[in-house]
Amino acid sequence: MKQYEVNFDGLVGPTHNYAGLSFGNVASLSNANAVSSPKQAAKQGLAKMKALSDMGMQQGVLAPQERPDLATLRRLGFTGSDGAVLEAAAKQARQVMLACCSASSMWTANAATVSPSADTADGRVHFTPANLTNKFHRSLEPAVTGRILKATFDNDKYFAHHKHLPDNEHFGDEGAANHTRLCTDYGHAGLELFVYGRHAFDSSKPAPRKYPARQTLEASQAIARLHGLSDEQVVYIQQNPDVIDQGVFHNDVIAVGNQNVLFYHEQAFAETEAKLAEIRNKFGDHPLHFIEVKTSEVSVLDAVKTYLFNTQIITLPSGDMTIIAPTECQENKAVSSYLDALADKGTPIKSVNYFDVKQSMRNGGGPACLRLRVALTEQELDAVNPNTLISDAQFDRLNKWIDNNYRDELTENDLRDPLLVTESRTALDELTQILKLGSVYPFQRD
Ligand SMILES: N=C(N)NCCC[C@H](NC(=O)CCC(=O)O)C(=O)O
Repeated sequence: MKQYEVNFDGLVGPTHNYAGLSFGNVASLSNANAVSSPKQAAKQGLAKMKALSDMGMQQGVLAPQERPDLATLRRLGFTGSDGAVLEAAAKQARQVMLACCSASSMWTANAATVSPSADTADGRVHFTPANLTNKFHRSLEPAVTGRILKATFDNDKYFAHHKHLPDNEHFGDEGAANHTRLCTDYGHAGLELFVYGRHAFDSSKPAPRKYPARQTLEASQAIARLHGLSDEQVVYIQQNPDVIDQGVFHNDVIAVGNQNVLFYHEQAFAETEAKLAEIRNKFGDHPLHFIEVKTSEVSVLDAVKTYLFNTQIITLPSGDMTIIAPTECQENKAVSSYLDALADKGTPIKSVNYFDVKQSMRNGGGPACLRLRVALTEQELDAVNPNTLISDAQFDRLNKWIDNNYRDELTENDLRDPLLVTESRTALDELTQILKLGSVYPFQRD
């Protein structure tokens, strides 16, 4: 039977903006209040989806969330018409208002953790939306994310959907950004690596001092239990607290895996040698490639600036692997020299493809942040909502939809404009029809 790893990329929403909301994420803070281009952002993301589909990959799309989040603003005590709520929030509580406007659902690596059917006790694909508790603006995402995932993977026989973990920092969960899976073939049982930043219930253990560790060990363990993973198929690895303090707010900013390749920076993990030995041991007697990048080759600072590790490593239909990298990697001397040499190092990675996703990069989201990986068998792929898969026709529809509905520019002032609310509701309502998702948004259900 055929098996695939399908990338489900987040479509950038019509109110994409830069608000400096993510303490610990250097790009987010340094671009606070820059003018954004929602249209360009959505087109950059869609172009990447189309390019992967043209490479012969199965490619999916996940709908964005509605922002401003008026339901949350009302829950926080702002009343009156939509315009009055936005006006009052902008005047009285600017930071709260900005948090309720974040378009951060575009980074679907943080949408959920996914375990393929080959790994789980009941033989279904398991999904747990991430609670994203560390950042208020992101903690607004999981309920609607859960609905979008259910509408995309809508078949109980093949797909199991869990509720997000309790909304508390003890169970802070950032989804697939802190999870990667090694395997021989996508359809064979794999080894799931959960990378956490701190122990929530044991303060004697190391933790970062400057920036927050968003993912806890206890959250990762809960996900493994929910998904029915056996201990032999799981490795828990602590992220090096020092790199979190240098701006590595998710593990996917410093490491990425695909099939039998783990590509990581020398400083990525705590107890690296012991953990690599555990991986080798649990992976079994199959070829396994650890590609370690030394600090002398690329510094942590350059890795954070260029997102060398927030690249997608994908296996092409030919069986060769290629790296999908942001153009920022090409523009940095150390990183581009490293990538130029990588294809000749005798690993499964044979080429590099660069993509311009600058609108996303300015908020600290690279190519890998923009996608949620879902390994599926052919039968499972047939059970996915077909309208969420990128075909030439669906690409054209989405491209036109962006042209018709997105603004070229957005500033902070625009976010309080009630016209923008009407515009984006019209757009999202149309999108749910294009993707046949049903009523996933609060404004469609109240
Ligand atoms: N590494 C992965 N997988 N995802 C990147 C997420 C970036 C996101 N940025 C933001 O939420 C910034 C929003 C703003 O500042 O406007 C975050 O920090 O959670």
